[in-house]
Amino acid sequence: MKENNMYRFKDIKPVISAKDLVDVVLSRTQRKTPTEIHKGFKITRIRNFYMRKVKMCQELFKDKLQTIINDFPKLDDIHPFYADLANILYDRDHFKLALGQCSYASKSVVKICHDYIKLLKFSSSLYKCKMLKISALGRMCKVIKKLQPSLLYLEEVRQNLARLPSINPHKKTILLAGAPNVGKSSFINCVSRANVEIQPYAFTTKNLYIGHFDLGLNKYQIVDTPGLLDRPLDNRNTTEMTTITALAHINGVILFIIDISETCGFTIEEQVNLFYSIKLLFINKSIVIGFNKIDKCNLDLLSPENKLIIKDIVKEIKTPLKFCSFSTLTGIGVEEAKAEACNMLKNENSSNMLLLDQQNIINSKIAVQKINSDRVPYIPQSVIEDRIKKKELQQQNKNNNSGVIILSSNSSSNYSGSSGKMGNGIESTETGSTIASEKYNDMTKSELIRYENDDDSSMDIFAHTGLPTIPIAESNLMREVKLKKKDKSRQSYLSNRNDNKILQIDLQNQNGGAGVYSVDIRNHYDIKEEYKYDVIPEIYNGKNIADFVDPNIEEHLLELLKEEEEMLLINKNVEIDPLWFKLNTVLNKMSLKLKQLRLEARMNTEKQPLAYKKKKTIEEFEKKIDELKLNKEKILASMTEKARKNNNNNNKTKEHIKVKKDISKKQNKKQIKDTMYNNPTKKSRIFMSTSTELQRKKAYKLNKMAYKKIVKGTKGEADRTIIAKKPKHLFSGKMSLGTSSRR
Ligand SMILES: Nc1nc2c(ncn2[C@@H]2O[C@H](COP(=O)(O)OP(=O)(O)OP(=O)(O)O)[C@@H](O)[C@H]2O)c(=O)[nH]1
Ligand SMILES: [Mg+2]
Repeated sequence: MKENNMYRFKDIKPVISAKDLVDVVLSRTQRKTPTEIHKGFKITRIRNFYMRKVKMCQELFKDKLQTIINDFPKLDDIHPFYADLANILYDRDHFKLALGQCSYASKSVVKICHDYIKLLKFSSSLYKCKMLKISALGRMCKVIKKLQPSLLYLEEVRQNLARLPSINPHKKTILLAGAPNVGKSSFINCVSRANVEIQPYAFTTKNLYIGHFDLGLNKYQIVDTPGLLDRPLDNRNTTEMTTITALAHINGVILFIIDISETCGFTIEEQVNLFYSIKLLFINKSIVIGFNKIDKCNLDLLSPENKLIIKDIVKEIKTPLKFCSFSTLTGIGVEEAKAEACNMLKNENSSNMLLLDQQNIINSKIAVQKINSDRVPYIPQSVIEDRIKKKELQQQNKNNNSGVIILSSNSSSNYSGSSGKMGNGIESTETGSTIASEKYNDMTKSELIRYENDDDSSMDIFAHTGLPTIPIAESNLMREVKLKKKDKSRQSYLSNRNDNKILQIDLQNQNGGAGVYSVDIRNHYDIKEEYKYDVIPEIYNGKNIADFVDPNIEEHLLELLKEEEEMLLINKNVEIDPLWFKLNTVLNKMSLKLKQLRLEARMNTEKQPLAYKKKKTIEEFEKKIDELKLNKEKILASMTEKARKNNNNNNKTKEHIKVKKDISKKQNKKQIKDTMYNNPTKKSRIFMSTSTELQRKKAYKLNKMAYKKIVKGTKGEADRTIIAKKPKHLFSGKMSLGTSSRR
């Protein structure tokens, strides 16, 4: 049976922690994908190698999460008894959230894989592929690690579900109920092979327990429940709620046990009251009331009050009811009670029970919607009163208008009757329009709204043409038609009005037209006149900004400055450090200069083209001097002086030139081809820092190594390399016998 499969809570696979899940998946991807790759391989091969790894990891994660989601029961699909029980024990929302997070994680893992495979397709080197793979797996693992709390919770739920009794709600069932310590567990132990704990104190049983027995050819199940106290539903604890769910959802006979000896700690009256308080759960169910512990107290020995209370039960309860008495300690009457309960069960049609079950499932699903449909919108009293007032106003206006319309109808009848009286047709249309405009003018604001609503009602005709719902395109069309109608009526009103009413459109035309004039909305605020133009407070971080604004701050500042000046005048002897004044002036100058420079820089945004000096020949130079009629000798003398000065400045370069000459002399035979070696500055530096030829060569080599260009994507220092896998003794070299204790 399909339903039976659903209740195999014991078959749910254990949920491992996030860390274990990551370890399992990563090691499996390592095992299931190839491990050898070299940078010499084709790039497509390298890409496929890493893409396969990412995909494998994603599939494994997805599989693992999917099994978790599939294993756990869906609370909406299982029997309402289990759904409610799960809600009470593990909180329905929490459970759903945890499963939802699992499914979200699996989706995000898929997305990550998708993204990284896209990137891997375009990566250009082994190194890049490798890094992408690492980051993809890392991100997936991070998503899974975030799931840790949900996975822990689900594991707890799984363990709890596995411990639940496998009650078949469709089987013939006897449900034991009653106050704590009355002997429910003793009864189940007597009639079945169940081994439920029995103790002389209340609330020994904290879970549902199930027992099975055969009677005749039929098989029955009997359910032991935790004891109930007579208190409202809201105050009941989880153990009590498990009993309530069992009584509410499992169909069968209810065996309500009453301890007539009252040794359980509850009087007969209290126990009967408890029975009445939960009688709603017994609708459509047969009830057997069993009086236990008759070995301690006989039924005949009960006080008349208690007898009366027991008799009243028959009057109160209208469902099939039977009484029996027994003692689970001595075993007297237990078999009879069992047989009685089974008989009651037999009478009930089993197919009916199944139907009831299905009905239960359907009802539980419909119930949510029922609540929604019955919900009435909350309208405040003041609004209702306002509406009534408006309606009355509308009624009054209607009455007034109806008088006008009657008149107009008369006039139109006159017109139709005798054309000579009314003159031409144009006049008649004018009268009609004026009446219409009057009607429009008389309308108050509320009426205008109604007018618009009337349009709606006219459109409702479309809505009730037999179609239950209007498609979106159709509704849009209707909206357009509605707007056009509104616009037409507005324009006709504006063109035909004769009154002196000043409308917003008039004000707009007077004050600059649309876009310039803005409507005074505040005038229409539904508050007292005095408050309408108040400043609306600006709130920032929960505080009114106005509280922190001082409107007279400038005045206060001026006052402070005045005070300072006065103080200075009074205390003339106050000595101010003269250095302070000096510093102040310098700083001011600096800031001004900086500002000026910045401005200039801003002005010269375009770079000026570089002008190079042209080399002139001596003849040209002399020509120029002649043209300008300058003293030739003087100029030449100054030039020589300048040259001398330049020579003095370039003393250092002279040394360099000397060294260059030396190098060229010594290395005439061996020309170095490298461009870098031909660099004279580097050469000279190396030459000066070294003394021998050997040192020089080494220095050149090191220099070359240091300036070597690094090609991206190739093997670098960061790459892990295992150069040679050799055991330690192979590296150790030869050794004589007995010299080492290593082995
Ligand atoms: N004298 C007498 N004692 C009984 C009888 N049946 C049960 N008891 C005693 O009543 C006590 C409670 O019995 P349980 O079977 O644990 O009662 P319970 O209704 O399961 O109690 P909870 O699980 O706490 O709700 C035990 O000490 C039993 O020995 C009976 O017929 N006669
Ligand atoms: Mg018990």
